[in-house]
Amino acid sequence: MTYDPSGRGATRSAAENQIKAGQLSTSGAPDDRLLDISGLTVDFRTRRGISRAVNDVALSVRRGEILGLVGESGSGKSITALSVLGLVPAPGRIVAGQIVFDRRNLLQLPEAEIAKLRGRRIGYISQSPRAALNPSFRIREQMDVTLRACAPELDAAGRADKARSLLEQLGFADPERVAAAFPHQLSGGMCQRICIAMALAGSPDLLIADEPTTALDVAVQAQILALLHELNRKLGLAILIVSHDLALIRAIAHRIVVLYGGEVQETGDVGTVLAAPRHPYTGALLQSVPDPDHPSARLAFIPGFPEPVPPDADGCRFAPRCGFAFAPCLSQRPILRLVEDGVRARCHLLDPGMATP
Ligand SMILES: Nc1ncnc2c1ncn2[C@@H]1O[C@H](COP(=O)(O)OP(=O)(O)OP(=O)(O)O)[C@@H](O)[C@H]1O
Repeated sequence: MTYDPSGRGATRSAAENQIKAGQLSTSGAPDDRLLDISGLTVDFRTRRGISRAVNDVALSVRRGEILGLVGESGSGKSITALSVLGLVPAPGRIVAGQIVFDRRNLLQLPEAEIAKLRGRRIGYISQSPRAALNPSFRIREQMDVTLRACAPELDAAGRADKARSLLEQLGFADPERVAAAFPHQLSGGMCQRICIAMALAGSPDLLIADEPTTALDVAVQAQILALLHELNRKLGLAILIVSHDLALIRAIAHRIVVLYGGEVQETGDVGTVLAAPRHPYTGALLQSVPDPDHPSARLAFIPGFPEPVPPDADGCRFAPRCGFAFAPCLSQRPILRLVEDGVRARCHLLDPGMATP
């Protein structure tokens, strides 16, 4: 595919149309936003100075939708997700922005309040289910600890019932056997399903899934994705899914946010964005994954590597690696402009007032 900033040249692929079928309509009404991040900026103080991991990020997750956050390694996906959970690792620090969850700015809440929201209203699963589980305790004991925190109203018998029903909900035919097992007696996919069960223990409104299938083999990856999709459909669970894998995001998400250099480069309905990417970075990412409609087509790669970004960097973050860059790209930061119905992209090529080469 060639890059077409007009967005008119490409048609939606058959696969993307299939993906669209049966998905929720994302009306975009402002009050259906469950999570609304704006101006989020996160710095890391390192020996080589301050590096900006996340710069002025704005995104929202609507009730009942799956939002895919995609980008190469180091683009700021995990730090954005961890910011929502109040878990940015030291020496990282949120230096600006708002994270509004269900109308409350999390950045103004005391730590104890955020800890209460974590697990109860916002569930989290990571890319390493084995590391998330304690190898020394049976699943039953670990689920009990989670339920004590997330559902303090339940007594011991109630917690055991709830654990059993969560395991059944996650597709375990024999929940008693699984509950009695240690993590090492279970497969990676089973461990991830248990982590999802634990993340659902407090009946959260939002699930944050950070690379949930990276550590799993391909068949199990599909199983976990199908499970997340079903939880979204049946429970109306909103999901913020983080992945470097555009094919995965295309398969599951309703809307997409493409991050590069800690900044949102393009965002919109997943089918619209991927059918006709407006930002050269989205186009390049798309060319580096297999096209389900043309599986034998040659894959491209993006030359170079993302560089650490100082806080006062000018210009477009992607310019040093962009085949379409021209002079202003190196000196002026493009704005995230509305380019068509619900699609925004941050690129000087889309600025009608900018003299292109
Ligand atoms: N502990 C740390 N110390 C210093 N800088 C960090 C640290 N953690 C993250 N960063 C910075 O934040 C940037 C974004 O990291 P982040 O983990 O969010 O990337 P990512 O897109 O999730 O990539 P990956 O998929 O590899 O985790 C990194 O490029 C790095 O510059």
